[in-house]
Amino acid sequence: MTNRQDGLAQALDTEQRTVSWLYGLLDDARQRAQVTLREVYSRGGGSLTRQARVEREVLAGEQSRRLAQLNAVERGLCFGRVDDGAGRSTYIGRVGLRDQAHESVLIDWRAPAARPFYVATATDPGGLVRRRHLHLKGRLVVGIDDEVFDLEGMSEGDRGSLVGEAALLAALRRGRTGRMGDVVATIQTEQDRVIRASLQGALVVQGGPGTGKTVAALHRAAYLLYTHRATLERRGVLVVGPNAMFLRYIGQVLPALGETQVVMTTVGEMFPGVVAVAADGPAAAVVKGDSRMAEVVAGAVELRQRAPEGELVVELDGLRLRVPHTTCVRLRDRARAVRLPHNMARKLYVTELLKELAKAEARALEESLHIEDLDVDEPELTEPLDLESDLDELDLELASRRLWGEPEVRRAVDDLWPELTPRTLVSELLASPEALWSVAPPGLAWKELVRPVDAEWTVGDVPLLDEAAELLGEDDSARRVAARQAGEELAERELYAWEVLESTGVAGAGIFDRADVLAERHADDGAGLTTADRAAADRTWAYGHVIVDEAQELSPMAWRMVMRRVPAKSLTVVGDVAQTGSAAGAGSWAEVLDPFLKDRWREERLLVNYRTPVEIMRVASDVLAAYAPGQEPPESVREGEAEPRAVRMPLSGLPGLVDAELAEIGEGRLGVLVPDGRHAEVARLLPEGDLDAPVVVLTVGRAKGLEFDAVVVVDPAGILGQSPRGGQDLYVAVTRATRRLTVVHEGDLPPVLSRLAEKSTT
Ligand SMILES: Nc1ncnc2c1ncn2[C@@H]1O[C@H](COP(=O)(O)OP(=O)(O)OP(=O)(O)O)[C@@H](O)[C@H]1O
Repeated sequence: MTNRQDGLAQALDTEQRTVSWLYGLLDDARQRAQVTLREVYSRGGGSLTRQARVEREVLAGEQSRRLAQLNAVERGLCFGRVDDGAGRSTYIGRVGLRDQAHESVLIDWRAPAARPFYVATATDPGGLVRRRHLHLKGRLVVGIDDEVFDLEGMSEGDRGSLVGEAALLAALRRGRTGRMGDVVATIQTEQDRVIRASLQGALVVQGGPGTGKTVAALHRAAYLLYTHRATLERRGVLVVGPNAMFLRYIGQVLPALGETQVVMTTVGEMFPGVVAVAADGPAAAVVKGDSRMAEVVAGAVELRQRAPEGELVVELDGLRLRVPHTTCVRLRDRARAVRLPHNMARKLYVTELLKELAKAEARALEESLHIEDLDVDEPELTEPLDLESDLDELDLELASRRLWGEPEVRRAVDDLWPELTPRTLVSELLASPEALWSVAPPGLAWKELVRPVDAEWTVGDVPLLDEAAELLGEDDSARRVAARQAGEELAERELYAWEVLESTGVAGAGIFDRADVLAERHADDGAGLTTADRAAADRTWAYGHVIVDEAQELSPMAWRMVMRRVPAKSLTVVGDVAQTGSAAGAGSWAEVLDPFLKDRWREERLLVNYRTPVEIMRVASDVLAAYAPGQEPPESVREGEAEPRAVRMPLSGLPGLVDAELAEIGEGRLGVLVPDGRHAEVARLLPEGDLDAPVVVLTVGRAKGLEFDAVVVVDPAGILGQSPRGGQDLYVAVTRATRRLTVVHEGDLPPVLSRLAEKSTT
């Protein structure tokens, strides 16, 4: 055996002993949590006092969370070790563990003590002499790799045990599974800066394709929940992604990090009750996403607060109730002036109008009873009647109530100031050229918006629905009364909760050290519902932090909606303005964020591409230079196994080509990326597949944020021509591959891909 092999064998042996011991501690911790949980649940149910029940719930909640977390960290429990100059070693893992003497023996990757593992560099080692990555298969240590910062600072024995190849490259070389995995073991320094940035304020993470923006943002969510548990458990964290497929692609990262309490959604699902997936054409998308649409929606609401052309006339039981035009206008203006949402202001309007109708009724009655019409001789009946001025407040109220029961009156009121839902308002607005014409500000191409009243909801409609909901409001007076009562109960529960925290000694131990958090969890109405459940169902929920991925795709109107969800403006905005595909998306971050945040946002840039090999990135850079000349492509860390190529052939040849590519990548995944208009045609030629299948056919929009071992881009000219941002779409398409890229074309290859022409096969 050579010295080097000797050193490796010894190092593996040493690390195996440590790792086995750590797994032993993990098993012990699990067992303790299980025993406690069983014990807690076996305590008598109905016979317990209220305090004992709350206490039981506290402990059960703590233990089941702990158990879920301990179960989530089985794979790759410990992945790193750092040695300092004083001979101390610290092990880093997915979770923190203590030994029997309560000494911390495994540091949670999110804890401040783990930071040196991620930030040490050769030029700035921060006191470390070595960083070691451990590769585990199950519970076995199968590999080690070392980065030495100070060879002189290491002992003779340690020097002999230096081993390994770069951990990052090993991680990157693994075949894709169709799902994103976590990267706790190999987070890079520039990503670590993003992950551990302060919770306050808005952070923009700008970076080219494959720079780890998504993965860093998800690790940031886990880090923030660990570091600010009390605030974020209570208010929740929201992740907004571009589409459902993307959410499925990233869906396993946070659970693998032990976090399950994050709400994930798309713009199309942010209005409860609507799931919009359809997209508008580019022209309609631009208009719908324009921030001036806020004025259009506001105008549409005002249009529904009418005064009649002349006087208001309601026929009731043979009487004509007349309210003068000027009175109608005055009532409408007064109701508008209170600046309440439409449906709430309606109450005021209805009250006032009913009083006017009651007076009108008195006048009509008086006219109908006019003495001249009566054939009587009684002198007191010849006195002129003045029913209207005889009405006092009580009479008016009683008369109003009676009139409100009359269908004719209700119809008249509904015509002038109807109760509206966001869906009715928006669908009727978009179906009415007259309404659009009258409320659109000059220069807005409103004609692009016109469509049938029963058209399917598009993603671009959702911010309009949200805007409408803000302006219409719900009549929530009943809910507010209930909330006031609930508030009183909550105060009572908080008192209990404090007593419980004190008596159980849990106070100060983390998540349950806030009586209000605890009390809220045990509110009778929300029992069993987590913050995430409640937040996801509530349009007006204010999140503690919001992460927006592929954020360049959001329109100004979509940003208005997102900003409403996070009043504290604690945001992570992740994206690449060079990849904007939506016609209504962002050209620059300042353009979309300044209106909400002025200059109160900061930007971190990620510059290294961990996905796309150098050879493919050269092709992508040509596309970028042509269509987004101001943008720098990121630098690739990997080399590809094959030169990217172009193949001229009819589409009927695709199945053969796909089979050949699949044979090249073995266990990996292949993505066939097509122009929007050719999806059905290509999908028919190939086996149907979802993310986990070996082959999936996707439009470029759907492939955003995803990656595959091999990518076949079909009809690049079609992709370029499909929208004003077709160039960006092609850039996205060619940067999805981790290993192999083939471009299939029937006609001429677009000049921007001329680099491939030399290798073109016909
Ligand atoms: N530190 C890392 N260690 C291991 N793998 C990494 C690391 N950083 C990124 N990767 C991998 O690189 C790939 C690209 O990452 P990610 O999808 O987060 O990039 P992105 O910047 O969001 O790309 P895009 O803009 O194309 O959506 C993923 O497979 C991710 O797991």
